[in-house]
Amino acid sequence: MLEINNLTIGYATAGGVVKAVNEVNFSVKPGQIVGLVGESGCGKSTALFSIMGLIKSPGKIVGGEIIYNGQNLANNTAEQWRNIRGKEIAMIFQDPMTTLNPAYKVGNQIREVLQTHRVIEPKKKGWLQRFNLKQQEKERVLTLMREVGISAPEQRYESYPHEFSGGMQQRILIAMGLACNPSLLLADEPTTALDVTIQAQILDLLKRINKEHGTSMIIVTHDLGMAAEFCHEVAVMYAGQIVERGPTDLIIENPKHPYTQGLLKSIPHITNTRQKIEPIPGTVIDLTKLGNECAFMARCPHAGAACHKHISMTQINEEHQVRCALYERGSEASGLQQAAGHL
Ligand SMILES: Nc1ncnc2c1ncn2[C@@H]1O[C@H](COP(=O)(O)OP(=O)(O)OP(=O)(O)O)[C@@H](O)[C@H]1O
Ligand code: NI
Repeated sequence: MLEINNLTIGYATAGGVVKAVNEVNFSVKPGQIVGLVGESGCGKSTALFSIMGLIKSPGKIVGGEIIYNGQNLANNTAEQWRNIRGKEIAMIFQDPMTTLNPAYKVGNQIREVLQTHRVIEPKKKGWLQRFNLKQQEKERVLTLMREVGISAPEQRYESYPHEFSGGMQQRILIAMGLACNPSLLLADEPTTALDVTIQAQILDLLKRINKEHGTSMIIVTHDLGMAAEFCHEVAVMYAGQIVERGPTDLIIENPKHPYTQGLLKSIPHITNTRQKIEPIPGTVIDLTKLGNECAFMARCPHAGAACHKHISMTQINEEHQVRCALYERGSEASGLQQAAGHL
């Protein structure tokens, strides 16, 4: 349903154009949950926002395609975006309070999404029809509120955002996201601002929506452990590039890229509780200094001569791909691979 081909997004800065997203390829099949995972500044949000047409200046799509149901969204006009955004593709943001308007009742905020996209069409234009329309919309909002687990929705309809807890506010956002029955739901760190038990409840809710409605999802997170539990497929991003992607169980059980291996070692609870937590040394490379070579080199325990050139994606098997010199065939890296032994 969604295919991202060679997508490149640049930000014009004083130091030149920064490629926040650099020749990214991935796809989402109907009903699939895909995770975009990586440390802060890797370009996850930029990649996600482009699928909603929300890249703002100084950012710009400089290459590639976003194919949604056969149509390239990268060339969309503002009007074409308005028809898709919220209706076909919806998004849940990290911090509910930046999305919700504190001055409006939450019921009306959800109803507004229905009105924007005329989900319920008025048949004739009289006061009675308008009254009926309002009633129908309210019914739909109450159904949505029930669906996302808000009890006593008739009363909560009249409440203001600050009267809700963080977890409940996130549920309201999910209800707004679902209002038009989108086929693709995007979520940027949807649980980062919540405490652990609430996090699990929100993820359960999203999982249930995925199962019951077949809604495809892309979830952005820095937490590989969360992605492992939640996503069917994972794409690991580093410095604007996807460095590894594949079905979640393959990525978790047999990670190939030293960066993915590093991320896994920093979350021992999903593999082995007795293992020591080892954070990846160093920080993400300054994107203005990014050259042609492997961006992870400076932090990589296996870095060698073969890493000083452009590295392309290597197919480990049909579903599993990695961008690392250790696995490139026909290069001097095969010696490196032997040296790395255990990989
Ligand atoms: N408005 C901007 N102007 C210039 N550069 C930007 C801007 N927004 C993002 N960038 C650049 O794009 C890079 C990727 O940013 P992005 O927000 O997509 O990363 P992220 O992986 O979502 O990180 P985080 O986990 O912190 O949200 C940043 O490191 C920064 O260099
Ligand atoms: Ni982000």
